[in-house]
Amino acid sequence: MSTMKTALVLNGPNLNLLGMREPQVYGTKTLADVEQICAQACAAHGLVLDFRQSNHEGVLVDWIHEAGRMQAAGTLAGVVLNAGAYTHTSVALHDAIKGTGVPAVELHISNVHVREAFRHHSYIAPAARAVLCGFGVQGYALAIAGLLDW
Ligand SMILES: O=C1C[C@@](O)(C(=O)O)C[C@@H](O)[C@@H]1O
Repeated sequence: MSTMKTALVLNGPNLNLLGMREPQVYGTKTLADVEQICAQACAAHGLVLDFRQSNHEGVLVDWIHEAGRMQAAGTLAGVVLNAGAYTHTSVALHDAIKGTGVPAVELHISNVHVREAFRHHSYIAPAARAVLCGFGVQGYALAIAGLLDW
């Protein structure tokens, strides 16, 4: 019997505010709603969901290291990472993805390329296997579906 693999969905700073935070940009769905969307996508694709959020960069680094151990154990389908603002600042997250070799999707709810110039650069993208942005919270389901072929 083959073990079901895990989709590790990591959310960074301020994503706990989803629903009330700039709804014209991010919509009115809450992070709990996003977790539901992810749970449905994982159930449909035979994956186990591990869904987390932290406002702390080092915690996100630790979780990517944990993903590396899951990968070594053969239990990781992939990481879906919405690093929030750390996308645009964090060499540490870049290094964590590179250092562990985990397959990761960089995900954004909004289309960061039509927004402020400081959101156009990503430290995550060169370390990620795929990048997805602008599909709203449904992007999480698309990203999870994308893990299947990895
Ligand atoms: O916190 C966020 C959310 C975001 O990652 C998104 O999902 O669209 C885009 C980032 O620029 C921003 O800092």
